[in-house]
Amino acid sequence: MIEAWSADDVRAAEAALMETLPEGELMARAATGLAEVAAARLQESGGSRVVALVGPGNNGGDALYAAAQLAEHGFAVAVVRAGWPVHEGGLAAAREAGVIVVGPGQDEGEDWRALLGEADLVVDGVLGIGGRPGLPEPAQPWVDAVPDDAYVLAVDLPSGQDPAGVAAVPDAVFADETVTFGVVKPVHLLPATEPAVGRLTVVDIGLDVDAPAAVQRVTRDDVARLWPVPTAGDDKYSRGVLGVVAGGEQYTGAAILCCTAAVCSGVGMVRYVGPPTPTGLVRATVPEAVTGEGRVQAWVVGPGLDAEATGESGERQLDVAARALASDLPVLVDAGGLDLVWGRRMAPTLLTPHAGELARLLTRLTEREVTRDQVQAAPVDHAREAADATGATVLLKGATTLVVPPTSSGLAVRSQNDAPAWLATAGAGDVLAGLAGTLLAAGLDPLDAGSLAALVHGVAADAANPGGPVRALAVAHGIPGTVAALLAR
Ligand SMILES: NC(=O)C1=CN([C@@H]2O[C@H](COP(=O)(O)OP(=O)(O)OC[C@H]3O[C@@H](n4cnc5c(N)ncnc54)[C@H](O)[C@@H]3O)[C@@H](O)[C@H]2O)[C@@H](O)CC1
Ligand SMILES: [K+]
Repeated sequence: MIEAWSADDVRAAEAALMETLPEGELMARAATGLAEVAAARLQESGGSRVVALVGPGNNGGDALYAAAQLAEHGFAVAVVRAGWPVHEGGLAAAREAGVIVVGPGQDEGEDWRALLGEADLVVDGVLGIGGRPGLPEPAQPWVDAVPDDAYVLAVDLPSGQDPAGVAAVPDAVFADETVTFGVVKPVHLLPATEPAVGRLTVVDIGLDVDAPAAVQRVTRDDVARLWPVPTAGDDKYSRGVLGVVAGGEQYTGAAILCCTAAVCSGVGMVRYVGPPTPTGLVRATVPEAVTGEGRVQAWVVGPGLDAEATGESGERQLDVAARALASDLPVLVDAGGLDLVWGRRMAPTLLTPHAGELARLLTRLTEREVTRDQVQAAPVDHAREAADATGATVLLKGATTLVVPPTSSGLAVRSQNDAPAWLATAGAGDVLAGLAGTLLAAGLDPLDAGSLAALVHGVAADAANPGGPVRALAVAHGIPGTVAALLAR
């Protein structure tokens, strides 16, 4: 599991660690780690010219000390600063090492724009975890002038991005690599900001954070610990029976994809409930599935479901969906099923909307117009609002998938970015529902079920056709081999 801690918790841990260390030791460790990464990248690319953009806080201090070390190693190093005071010790060390310092009242005559235009590597030390979202005004032209072929190495986080990872800032720094210190922070993992981070390198500075993580990411190495592996004493009932209320006379494919994914994920048994056409198709294509109601351990309600279906069979299906939602069993609610969610469920519940569906759900639940764009600009906040309004865990699908439990649970947000962009294809959500539903039926809680399913779904998509297009059915068929490979790690 990769874990990230909030800026406040990191600061508290840093303060405690600093008490035990000589003055300046922690920053020296950070700067040394940063300079080592910068030197390695320059050696890899054959570059020699470095420009460090230096802000007013300790993030700028890290950049200044690293600039000094790089100059001592023989690289040509310049520092660009604005009128703000900069870290004094760092500035003195940089000057001592022969770094050119450009900015108001500094070596006049040197042109920051010309230096930056020639840079092989740019160290972004404008703002770190003390930054508010958005770049300070003098730094915006610097960032805009960074040449496309320069390697941008961000100190701790790409400056101007939200350290909490909540808000997206499109004109802040987008780095090729970010060197962070001690521990990962939410900015590095959450969807609004992760695209700006680039490659993430963590430098050990001896920091231990004794607080619950704010964000977690399940990795391939966690699968063996979390996946419900059957034992000799298990039978199909003890492994978990999943009821699937999906598909309609219109959307028949969703029923097939969801049931296929469930049987490919190792469910004990699937009981499918739907109108005659999808029922016939499920019988024909998923012979393992049983059709009709019966005892189940969890439900999937909604893939391809028409929440306004009329006619006897449609109404009967909606009646089963309503009873599933009213039951005390775990339920995964997807797509059309989201239109049936009104109040809070007390039993474990996983809602799996994409941004548009979440906007619609929030508009209905809060009687306030919420748009898809608003959800995409602040995904964690909106998923959290839906989780708090319903008591459910909300899995928000996207390039990075968020799994957000209600605030009252005290649990960390999960953020998974395991899927290739090819997975943005019709039917992929139906497969995810069958996969996550299987995990709920096996007894996993919604947070583990959602994040583990997102991971396996992404890995299966990539394995099905590495680097190329993939259809949803191929993802479902790839699940058995993917799970086996992950369990064998
Ligand atoms: N605290 C520690 O012990 C350590 C901190 N380190 C570094 O210190 C950084 C945090 O340093 P600071 O707390 O000084 O914070 P920052 O260096 O992130 O900058 C904070 C300063 O910028 C100003 N500011 C913030 N957002 C702004 C905005 N949008 N526009 C204009 N001005 C803005 C603030 O008022 C403050 O003066 C970390 O990210 C890391 O790089 C490392 O040296 C490791 C040790
Ligand atoms: K930075």
